[in-house]
Amino acid sequence: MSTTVPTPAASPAILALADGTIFHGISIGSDGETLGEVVFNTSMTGYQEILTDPSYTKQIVTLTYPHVGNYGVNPEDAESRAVFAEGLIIRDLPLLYSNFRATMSLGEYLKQNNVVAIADIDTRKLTRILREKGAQPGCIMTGENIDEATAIAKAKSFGSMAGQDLAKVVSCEKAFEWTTAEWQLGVGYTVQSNPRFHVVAYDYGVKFNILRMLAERGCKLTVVPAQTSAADVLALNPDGVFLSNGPGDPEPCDYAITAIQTLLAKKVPLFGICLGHQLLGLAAGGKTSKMKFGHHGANHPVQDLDSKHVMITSQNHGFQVDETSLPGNVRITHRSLFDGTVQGIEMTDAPAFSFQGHPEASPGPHDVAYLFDKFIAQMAEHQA
Ligand SMILES: NC(=O)CC[C@H](N)C(=O)O
Repeated sequence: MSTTVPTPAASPAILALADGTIFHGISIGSDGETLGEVVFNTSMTGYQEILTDPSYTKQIVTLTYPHVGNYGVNPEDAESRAVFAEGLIIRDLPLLYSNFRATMSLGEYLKQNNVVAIADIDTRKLTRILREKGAQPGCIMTGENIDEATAIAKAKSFGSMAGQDLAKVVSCEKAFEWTTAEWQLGVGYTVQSNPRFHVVAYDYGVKFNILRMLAERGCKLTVVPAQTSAADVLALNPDGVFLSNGPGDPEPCDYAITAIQTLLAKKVPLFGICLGHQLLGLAAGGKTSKMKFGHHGANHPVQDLDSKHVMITSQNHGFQVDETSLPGNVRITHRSLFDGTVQGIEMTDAPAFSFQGHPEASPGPHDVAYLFDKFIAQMAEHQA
């Protein structure tokens, strides 16, 4: 399908950073203003998965790839129930979109989901500022009410992501079952009807593709709210527990850290991704810290320190597990080849491991999918 997108007269928009920088562009989403920490993502595709990744709560994303929207959006590629990114900043929104799965343009999707977004700005300059000074708060303002001084003042008022417990804010309200497996060309999403394992997945802001990849590998999932106690999880008699990705700072999530400590002591097989990885590190007695501008993209090289394989990975994090803080029963299994930071850990005295990047991709390469198989193997061993 190829569709010409109607082009109403572009309304002006600005992006103001807390350091006082102003960018002038056009509004491509809904009218109004938005506020958040501005981060850059280097993925060349996957804007819909990025917008719907709950880990972007309170963050405005700028994509370094210049043409965004070429293949439109579709109802199948959402990674959660809603758009969570606080705003979108791009160089160029194409006039046409073309893809056999597309049902609407990116611009229409942004408007439908009340996302304030700006295009026609120099995203390369913006990214250089974020690289040099670090991720910083920004404010997008559109339409009649644009006022540069107010936008800068609002950006400055945002504060920091450090100290913000957002996992419990975005988590589901009630537990639910999940059986949807992976997508197949010509078929769509498949269903896991013959599960071998029961996994309880903590929803700190989980991306659907994690649940789909676990279902594909023989799991029936019970997704539970972030603040569910370890006792309630154990009462469900799981073969393994999954710790999801999610927004904000891991350190204030004391409810999660306490629950994970109990699950570690009970030797329940545990697998954590991103925020889940950071929470496992904290539960083990380590520390986490905020990075300068984090890792956000689908092209980050990471090494598996056991096999020595180098994988191209999907990433989206602004905090990290501090290597020197880790106690002796935590082994480092993966490392970023961009900056040497910890990308994976494993407990030596419990069946628990975690990865900082995104083995589920969506968007990005599937080089790290073998970690889902490792979790399955751990649960099979535990069952035996
Ligand atoms: N994708 C995630 O789970 C991100 C984890 C955490 N919010 C961070 O920014 O580091």
